Amino acid sequence: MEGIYIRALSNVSFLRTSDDTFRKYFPVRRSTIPMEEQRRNTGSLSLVRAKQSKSIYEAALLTHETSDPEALLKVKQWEVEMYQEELAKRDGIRIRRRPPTGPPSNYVGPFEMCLQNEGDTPRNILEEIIWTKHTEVSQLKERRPLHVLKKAIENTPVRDFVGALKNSYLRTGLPALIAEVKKASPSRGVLREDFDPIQIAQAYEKAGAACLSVLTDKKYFQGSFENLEAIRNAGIKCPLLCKEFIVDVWQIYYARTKGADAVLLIAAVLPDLDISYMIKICKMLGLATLVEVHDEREMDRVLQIDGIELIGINNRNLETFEVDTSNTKKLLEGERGEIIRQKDIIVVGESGMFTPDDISYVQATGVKAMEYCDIKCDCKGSGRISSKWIVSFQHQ
Ligand SMILES: O=C(O)c1ccccc1NCC(=O)[C@H](O)[C@H](O)COP(=O)(O)O
Repeated sequence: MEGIYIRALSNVSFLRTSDDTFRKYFPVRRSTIPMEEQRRNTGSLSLVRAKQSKSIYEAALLTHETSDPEALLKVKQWEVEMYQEELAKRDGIRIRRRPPTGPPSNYVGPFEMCLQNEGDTPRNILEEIIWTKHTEVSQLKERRPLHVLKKAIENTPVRDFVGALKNSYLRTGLPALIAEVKKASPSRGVLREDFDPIQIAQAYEKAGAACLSVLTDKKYFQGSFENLEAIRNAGIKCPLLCKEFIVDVWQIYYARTKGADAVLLIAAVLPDLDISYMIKICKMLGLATLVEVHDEREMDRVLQIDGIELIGINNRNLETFEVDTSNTKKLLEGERGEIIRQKDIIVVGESGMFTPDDISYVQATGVKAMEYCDIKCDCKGSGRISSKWIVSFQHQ
């Protein structure tokens, strides 16, 4: 057999099936070390796995017979992904970036019996979305490399997302509205069949929205980057948040090429190191970041990261889809609220705010902006949004 081989090292014998890239460049020969011996050396299967992560790459570099820079870059990427998993564990992140998989199907090795299919079902909807996103992004990246995106955004302007929220809050004394352009969601199904993103965006702007949030995920929210781009090119003045599930810096550049002024970073998905790094990239590109948290643990992690300007508190439990606005209150009480005030961070309320009472409730907890999607957004006639409280919001 031709190609590059990973030789049988004591702790190298298995590759994740999902990692097609790695296998493409490094076809694997089976380990000659019996399973029992590996168990004895390492003490447990998870340890076996952890040790393998690093050493497969090291072995690859030690034993490869190529000078192909592309192959080496792919190995490097693979290594970064493995470290991401370790970092995520350290930060207490339960969402896995991709399914844990067993050995390749054509590989007859000692590991297949015990590691294959271990936990290959997503634990919740967010994990499922992230797994899908991981595959989508790997394919998109191949078609539009980063250097092409960088070229496309040279000298293109961005709008001040944070400034727009602050101004609106100061002007109205009410939480600034980030109005969602969203056709569907896993929790609410299809919100509007005759969905016209530009008309909806215009209606929101007329009704007094400070910023817009445009869903770009296709599979779960029926959104698209085309919608984002179309809204940007339709003369809308409100700054735009690209509402996407970001797992890779490439997506940030892509969002910027499509007209985003801000992006969402989800703490339940991204380790602290990724969040810090992505915030820096965003600053460099002129983009704002909305960092979303669900619970105290995520809030505490995010509060020790430098450069955070906006924190979104999501009141939706992604396991049950239930919303509970008291989550916002809980996360803003005591010392956490104090740190947020000291750092002048704007808190954005997300999910579960449907009535004026909901707004008053979250505002009293310290929220200065909120995300809202009006399912009955009536933009055919008056260009006003049907929910009475939003219309009254416009006239405050
Ligand atoms: O809303 C969902 O069903 C959902 C499921 C999985 C991941 C994220 C999800 N929502 C993303 C959002 O941020 C919501 O669009 C946003 O919180 C507004 O929610 P709502 O006003 O309750 O529609």
